[in-house]
Amino acid sequence: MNTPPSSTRPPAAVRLTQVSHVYGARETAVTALKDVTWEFTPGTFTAVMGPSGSGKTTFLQCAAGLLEPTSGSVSLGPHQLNGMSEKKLAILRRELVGFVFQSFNLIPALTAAENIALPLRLARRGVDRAWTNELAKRAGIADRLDHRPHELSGGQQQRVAICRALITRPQVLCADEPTGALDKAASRAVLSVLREAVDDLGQTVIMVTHDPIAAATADQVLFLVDGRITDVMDAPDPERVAATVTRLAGED
Ligand SMILES: Nc1ncnc2c1ncn2[C@@H]1O[C@H](COP(=O)(O)OP(=O)(O)OP(=O)(O)O)[C@@H](O)[C@H]1O
Repeated sequence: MNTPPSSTRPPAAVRLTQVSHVYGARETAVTALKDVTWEFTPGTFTAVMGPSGSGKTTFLQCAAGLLEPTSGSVSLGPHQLNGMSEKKLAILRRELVGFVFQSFNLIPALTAAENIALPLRLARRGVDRAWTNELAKRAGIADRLDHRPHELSGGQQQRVAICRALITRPQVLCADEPTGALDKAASRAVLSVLREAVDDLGQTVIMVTHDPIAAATADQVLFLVDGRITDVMDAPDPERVAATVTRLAGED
């Protein structure tokens, strides 16, 4: 198959070009990302792995427009983020990016349905009950919509958080260790919701994880070491991922 010229190809869901990020200055400066270039194809699931401190969260936050790189550029779909005002960036993020964190970050006083609808309310958009129900059904929490977070298991709370992240139909869903606080069975359920978001809804997912089994749910795994992408694995399986993690930890 011929690759169409770049001008006619659909834009990447997210593109990072020669992105570097330095925290602090002078003697306390830490270079967390070093000249990273990567393109996330729409409708794909990418896992990001690497030793502790290798820059995974920094990479994810730059890709999500949460953190402005020290140098290089980031675009979300056709939107170039460099030089954008904080106000415009906040609106763009709200519309184009969904977030899921290790700690579920649900509002305790709101029901699951109200938590899921929150991004629409914040954007002053109407609550889309049909889409809420559809997402909840897919996530296996349709019968929990009237429950508050403390009445739900950790895995159910994370699935509510994923529905909340998807409610605005974002360009990209960024997940930072979404299964980090969950046991095996709950992790599996959360990962299958993310997988189906890609396969059935065409969602683009970027997920930071330490877990080779979680990473193997993705289409592709990026390995970061010391702020650089050193390895890329397509069609990952847990054994190969674990072997690469072990090798990179030895080299680090
Ligand atoms: N706000 C900050 N200020 C200063 N240094 C930071 C800050 N955030 C991260 N760093 C440093 O940047 C480097 C990359 O951090 P980052 O959190 O991106 O790594 P990570 O691979 O996600 O780590 P982990 O797996 O431990 O969560 C580390 O050396 C870290 O100490």
